[in-house]
Amino acid sequence: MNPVPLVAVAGNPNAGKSALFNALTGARQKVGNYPGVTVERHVGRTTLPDGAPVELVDLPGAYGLDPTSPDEAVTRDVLLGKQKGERLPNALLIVVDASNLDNHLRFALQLIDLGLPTVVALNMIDLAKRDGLELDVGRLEAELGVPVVETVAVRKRGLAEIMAQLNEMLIAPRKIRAGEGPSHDPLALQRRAREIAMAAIIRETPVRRITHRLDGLLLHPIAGPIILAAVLFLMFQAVFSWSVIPADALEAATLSLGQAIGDVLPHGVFRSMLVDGVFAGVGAVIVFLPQILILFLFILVLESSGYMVRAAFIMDRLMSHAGLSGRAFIPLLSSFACAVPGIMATRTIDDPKDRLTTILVAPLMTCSARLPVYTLIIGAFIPARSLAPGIGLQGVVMFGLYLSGIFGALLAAIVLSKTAVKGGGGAFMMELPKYQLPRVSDVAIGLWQRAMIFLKRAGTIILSTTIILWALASFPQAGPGEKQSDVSIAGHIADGIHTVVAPIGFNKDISMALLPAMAAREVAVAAIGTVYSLDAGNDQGLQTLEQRLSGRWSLATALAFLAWFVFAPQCISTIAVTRRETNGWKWPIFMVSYLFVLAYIAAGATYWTAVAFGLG
Ligand SMILES: Nc1nc2c(ncn2[C@@H]2O[C@H](COP(=O)(O)OP(=O)(O)OP(=O)(O)O)[C@@H](O)[C@H]2O)c(=O)[nH]1
Ligand SMILES: [Mg+2]
Repeated sequence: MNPVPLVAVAGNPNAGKSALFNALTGARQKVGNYPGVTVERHVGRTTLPDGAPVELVDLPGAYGLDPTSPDEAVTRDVLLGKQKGERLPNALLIVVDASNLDNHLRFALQLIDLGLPTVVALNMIDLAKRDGLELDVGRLEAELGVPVVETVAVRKRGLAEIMAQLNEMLIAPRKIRAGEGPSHDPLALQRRAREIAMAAIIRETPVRRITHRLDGLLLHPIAGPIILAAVLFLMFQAVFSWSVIPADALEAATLSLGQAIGDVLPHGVFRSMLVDGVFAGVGAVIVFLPQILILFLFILVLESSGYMVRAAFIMDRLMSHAGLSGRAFIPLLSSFACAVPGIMATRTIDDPKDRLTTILVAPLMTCSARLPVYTLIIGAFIPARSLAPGIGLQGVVMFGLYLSGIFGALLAAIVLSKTAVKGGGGAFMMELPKYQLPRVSDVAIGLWQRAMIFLKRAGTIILSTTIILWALASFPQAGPGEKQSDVSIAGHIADGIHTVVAPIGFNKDISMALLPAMAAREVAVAAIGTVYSLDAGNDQGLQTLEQRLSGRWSLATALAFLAWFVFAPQCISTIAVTRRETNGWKWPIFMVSYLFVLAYIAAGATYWTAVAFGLG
């Protein structure tokens, strides 16, 4: 006797699969208005219109045939007949959300290409109609090559027609459609899904139409990446050009406040600590608040407008070539703020190897702590020349530094996934949210939080490290004719470090800044500020750190210092969080070593290239 035919109910999360399954079989599977309600397969029985029994299996929702989580793996295994003790389904019932066609058709297209007899349930048609969306079912059938039935699972509408279609398929001799099998290219699937969705839409509301038009452009395989690059480019231009007025004002204010306090206090240790440590050191970091806020203004607006997820989509292909999972995008993106939350966000990556690779390359994304270092050096050494209307040289250099970090991370990921961390990989799919105008209050709250995080760092870790450095750099005190930075304890430590970094063009000032900058990268700026202030004594008057720097370093040294900061793992918190997330010292030690080696090579190569071009 033939076994009872099996029909698999599959589709994206939250499409209404369980609701339809319940309606068809009389079962009571849990339904809920969020993705991921069903996490196991469930089997139910019903009878076909001709009276023969049929079995339905309700599957967990998935975004594609390349599973990114265990429940999606169940779905794939059942559909490909790989599930133990389970036969290959005889037919598929694909459930799609009618008002979310272009997202849901991606997976549907993959499913149809499996070649099994298939019916598509165009579900939630009630909600689509309510929203003013009208679909051409005939056109959809023609494009997909399988029957399409409008359903409202919760009102039990369309059920009879679904059963009739299934009946016809199951009694006819099973025809396997020829095809080259399901596509695994998310961008190609997305494009095809959008084309079909657009063709099937007869009428829709303006908001839906705008979203479609925008996606057609922003996710375009060629225009999309160009637009993404342009957006990022603009972001770094803005960091420099928009910050001029507030940054200058803040700088003038800290300088004159430090000067005023220095004037009223009697000479001595306490005055030096305030003037040289707190004002020249921590003050030098705080003046970068405007730049940091401008950077986050862009990130917050891009996130809340719905563009960030699209950016993830564009980057996914690039990242999968580098052996990274698309899910790595969000952790890597958060690493632009700080690698610590970025590394914690890797918990959403299921594959342990993908996750490890992502953790190991996260410190290469340019975190906001590097911004003060970059801005200071660029401001001091790169002329504020305009390359073209609206395009400044300083912004271009900054963009280049960020790009170096990104490409460094991709390269490191390629090498790691072929050597130290073999394996991993796999495409990802996710729901594309609606475009919306960012809410001013959301952005304001986000900016306020970033400002507080930055000021808190300045008031705690940067302040304390700077004061320790100030103490080490102040004693013993220099006699007449001696330079403070030569005789102090910090000076002697710096001499030791200098022997190691002299070959890559670093001077003694940099050597002195490297060690305290392990606490937080910005401390490099604070340390240089303090050391110069101590050396200058009282005779130089009001001078910004930028002015002090540009007279003392060669351009080659400055560029080498920038290259160093692109790669160097100068951050204890990152090392600590890596230890915690990888449960041991092996990977953090590996990470620190490879990054220091990279930093050394990059700085050295930069220095010697610059010297060869006569910039020494
Ligand atoms: N208005 C309307 N709501 C529906 C329809 N079908 C399902 N729903 C609702 O949509 C939500 C999701 O339904 P589920 O059946 O849980 O979705 P699912 O596809 O099984 O989701 P996962 O198990 O997470 O993959 C529930 O709140 C349902 O009540 C429909 O045709 N019309
Ligand atoms: Mg379900």
